[in-house]
Amino acid sequence: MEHLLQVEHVVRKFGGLTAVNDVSLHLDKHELVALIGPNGAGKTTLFNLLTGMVQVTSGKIDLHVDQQNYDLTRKSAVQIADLGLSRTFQNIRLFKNLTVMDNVLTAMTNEYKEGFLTTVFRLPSFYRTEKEMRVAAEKLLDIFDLTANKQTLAKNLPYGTQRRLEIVRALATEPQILFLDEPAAGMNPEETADLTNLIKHIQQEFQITVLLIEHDMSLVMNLAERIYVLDQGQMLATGTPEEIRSNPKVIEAYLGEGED
Ligand SMILES: Nc1ncnc2c1ncn2[C@@H]1O[C@H](COP(=O)(O)OP(=O)(O)OP(=O)(O)O)[C@@H](O)[C@H]1O
Repeated sequence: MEHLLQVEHVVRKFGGLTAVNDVSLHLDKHELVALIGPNGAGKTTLFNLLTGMVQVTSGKIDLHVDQQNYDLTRKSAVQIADLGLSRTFQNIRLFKNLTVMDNVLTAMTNEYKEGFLTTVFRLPSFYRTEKEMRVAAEKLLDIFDLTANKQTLAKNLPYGTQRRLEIVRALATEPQILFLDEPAAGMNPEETADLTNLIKHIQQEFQITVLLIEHDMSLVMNLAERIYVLDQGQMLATGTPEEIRSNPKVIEAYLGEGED
């Protein structure tokens, strides 16, 4: 079976530094997969490669949808976003002086698209009017418990809430694959637990594929179906949370002694 996303022997060099070194991985439809590794392992660079923000030095990235194959290494970030790959960033990128609602509306497209918002919420198959876009935005804000904040300027939201809004913006593009770069960074344990449930919920409700980078091991172990471990640009291990937890190479390189 062809994978939804297939990454083969990808290399990215920055001058003399090989940030991503011969990395292969795949994502299947509706999977929830984590990418972990120590600081500087190459995780964000890999996300940048997958979303077209950085070009590969060598290797291949293919997307298979609707019996079609798309070579992503030849596509721009905008083309890749149009193919349904959406992401959040380690450093929050919101329109700080726009309201929560306007942040979501600006992420939506009013082009013809039968995405999950239209199917799950039984909305029209494309948004002909701003009113229809607002209805879809309101449903998303409701799921993320942001309804009370919809007229709040993004800059006035608490940090954890800004992170949730970032995910709503990424979802508003109705992606097939959602890349989350450290979604729980800076959150307290309670916010992290809520976020864990939320990510699981949206992945199931919208039937999307999620790849997330995360340092919070409770979130990773509770959420991921499979885990990839990067170390110094190379793929160190891959497996289920149980397999990764007990992998001696991973324990040595990353988890460290004392990790339960
Ligand atoms: N644009 C760039 N130019 C030069 N070096 C870069 C660039 N982007 C990343 N690097 C280097 O590539 C390596 C991998 O960095 P990357 O940010 O991908 O790691 P990471 O696993 O995401 O780390 P962290 O967990 O700290 O975010 C680092 O040594 C980094 O300094």
